[in-house]
Amino acid sequence: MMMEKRDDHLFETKSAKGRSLFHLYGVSMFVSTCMIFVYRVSYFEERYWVYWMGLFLSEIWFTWYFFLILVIRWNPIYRYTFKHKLSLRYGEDLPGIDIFVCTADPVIEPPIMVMNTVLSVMAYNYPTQKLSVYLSDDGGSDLTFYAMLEASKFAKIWLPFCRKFKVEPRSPQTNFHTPPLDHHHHQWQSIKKSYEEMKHRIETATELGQISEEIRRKHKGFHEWDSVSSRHDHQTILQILIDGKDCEAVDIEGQPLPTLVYLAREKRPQFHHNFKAGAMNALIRVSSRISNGKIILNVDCDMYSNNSDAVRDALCFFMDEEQSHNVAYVQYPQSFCNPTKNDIYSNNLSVLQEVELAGLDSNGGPFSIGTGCFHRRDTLCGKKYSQECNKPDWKCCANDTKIEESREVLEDTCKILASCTYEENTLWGKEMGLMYGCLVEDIITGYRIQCRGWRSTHFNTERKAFVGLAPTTLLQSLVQHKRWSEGHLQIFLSEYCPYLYGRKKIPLKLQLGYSLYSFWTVNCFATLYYISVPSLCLLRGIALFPKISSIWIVPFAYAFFANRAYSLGEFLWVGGTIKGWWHDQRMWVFKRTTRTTSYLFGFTDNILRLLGFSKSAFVITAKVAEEDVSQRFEQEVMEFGVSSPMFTVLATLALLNLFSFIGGLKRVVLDMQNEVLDLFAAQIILCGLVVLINLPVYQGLFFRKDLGKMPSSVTYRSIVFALLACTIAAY
Ligand SMILES: O=c1ccn([C@@H]2O[C@H](COP(=O)(O)OP(=O)(O)O[C@H]3O[C@H](CO)[C@@H](O)[C@H](O)[C@H]3O)[C@@H](O)[C@H]2O)c(=O)[nH]1
Ligand SMILES: [Mn+2]
Repeated sequence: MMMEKRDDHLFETKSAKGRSLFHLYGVSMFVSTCMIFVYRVSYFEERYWVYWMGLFLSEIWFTWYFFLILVIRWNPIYRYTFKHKLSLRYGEDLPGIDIFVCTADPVIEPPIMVMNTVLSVMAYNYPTQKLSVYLSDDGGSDLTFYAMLEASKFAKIWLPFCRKFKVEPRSPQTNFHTPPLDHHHHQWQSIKKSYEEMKHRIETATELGQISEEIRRKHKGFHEWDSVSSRHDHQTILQILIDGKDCEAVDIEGQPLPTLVYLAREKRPQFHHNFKAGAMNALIRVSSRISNGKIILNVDCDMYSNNSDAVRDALCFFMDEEQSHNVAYVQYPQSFCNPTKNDIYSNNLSVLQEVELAGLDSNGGPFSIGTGCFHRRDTLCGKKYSQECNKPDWKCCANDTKIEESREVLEDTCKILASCTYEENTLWGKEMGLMYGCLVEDIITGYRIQCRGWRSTHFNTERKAFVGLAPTTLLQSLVQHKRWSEGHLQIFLSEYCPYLYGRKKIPLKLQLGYSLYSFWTVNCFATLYYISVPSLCLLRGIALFPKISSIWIVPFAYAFFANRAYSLGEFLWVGGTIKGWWHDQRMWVFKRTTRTTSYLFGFTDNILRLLGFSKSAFVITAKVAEEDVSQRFEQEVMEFGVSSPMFTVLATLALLNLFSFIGGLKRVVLDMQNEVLDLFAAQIILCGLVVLINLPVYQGLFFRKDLGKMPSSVTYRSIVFALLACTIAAY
């Protein structure tokens, strides 16, 4: 009986293997850190108590942080779906899916890219009458609208082609990159040709920056732009480009097309638009009127669907009779197609996504990280979990509202839902939809859903479900990370702090998991201390670590090297390279040390924000780069180029360590009794490693001639700062 039941499931869960080895490693790390504490207390150097206390506090901090890392990794789980059973059981009786694609700027998010994303999700292997795709354009651009119009036409040949030959991936641009298998070569050629022509039309318009009269005449929708004064000040623009209920909306084979809607919500200077969260909430309301799909999928405009079965896979988690009752959202990892082999800016985040999210899954459910997340509509709108009403009627038709309105009337009624004033005095942004006021709107929204009693699921497939673009310069990478870590800190400092608000609502393990990311920021102080003070003390001749001949060096060495070895192993396990790991270590240092600059500003920012004086801003990540910039990116040459306080900090620290390292070596050479080496070996090694990891910074400062080198203003400033610090330290 039991066996039979299990056979029925639409998905299964497996624990990761080899956990006992990991647990052993965890315990051994704890033993060694305890010994470090014993050493710090019993050999406390009173003369230099300031330096010692600092190090001691940093070490305590690292241990706490390591504990959180252990909690997250204790028992990762992995999910497997049986989607053939889904088809067997439900046939075509599947819920409606509303797919939300967000874009915000036609310049940094080119319309052609947005169009590819939209086409890739329109082409899901799913009953087309039950698919609706909504594009939210915060850029309010007729260029993007034009691209959607073209997409609605191209879909008529693209969808049948995908269906017939089961092509993957279904983003035309990527698909046409690789030559096809023989059997559909001819058709491929002809479709590719029409794609290229369309691409040319869109790109010409984009370059011109405006839509020609000839095109404008083709669709009434362009008239909406007659009254648009700027992207920050316009009425709601809403056009149903394909109405799935219209029986004339069919592809060249006569099959129905998915609904396609273009929306630019109303923007007025006096109303705050709440960035992506605001866009998503407008979409939730508009879509509820048009298609009202029970499942909502969000994708960023740069994340095309790479696996046409992703919807069916996700449904396995929502539609299992026994295990699905409390699943609110299913999160796929975000994969990226542009990082180079050794991922110089460590953008892949594979460890975070494949190890940590899987670990969080067993602790109560992974975060919602925005793009690639399938939500149950009602949980996204604030529904609480309860035992009784936990079995939704999935079989019920998708468009159960069945509004018999003409397209025009429907468009007009929906416009009100996307107006600036609609949300006034409502719970939108507070209890309903995505939450406002947080830089990581997706994380806090998912967290609030979990606090209402729901859980979530992490799911990863061999063939990546979503593939997007990662930042291509150092500064962008750092700025993106800044947004994320500030967002996480914001949650921690807000009334929703996981330790307080989350108590009794989510498991302790999950509270700790959330806090790990909030502490990214606090980490920067300990890291900064650890990579600057021991080096300066080396210059001055103050030993802060045990002698290399002493037994006490063992726990230090073990804690450091075992930890790094583990991180290397994990990195390789998720498919990274050794060089990639080295780059990851560098970015780890860079992210943490540059955080301090933003914290000199950012911390005050956060305080001001808490007091209500300033609003946080969402800095959109660029998706296109200049020719020479992308060339250097391909060659894995680090990009500095612009003058930023972040770079000044990086360069100052790099130089400071270089000077200290040289100073330390000088000491060793001048010393006849070999005592210095014994005393300072640990500090010299630490300092040497920092120098090693900073090699690209020295190159950028002194040896490069290209435009991506460190600007001279940064060079001068950092030399002055580093010399100043070293002089103070030495005398
Ligand atoms: O006012 C805005 C700003 C942004 N976006 C869209 O939000 C998405 C994410 O923006 P991006 O600049 O690409 O940020 P990333 O750091 O790459 O995004 C990650 O981090 C965000 C939270 O910080 C999440 O919302 C995303 O899903 C997640 O992929 C893009 O599609 C934008 O078009 C809007 O719709 N309106
Ligand atoms: Mn992005």
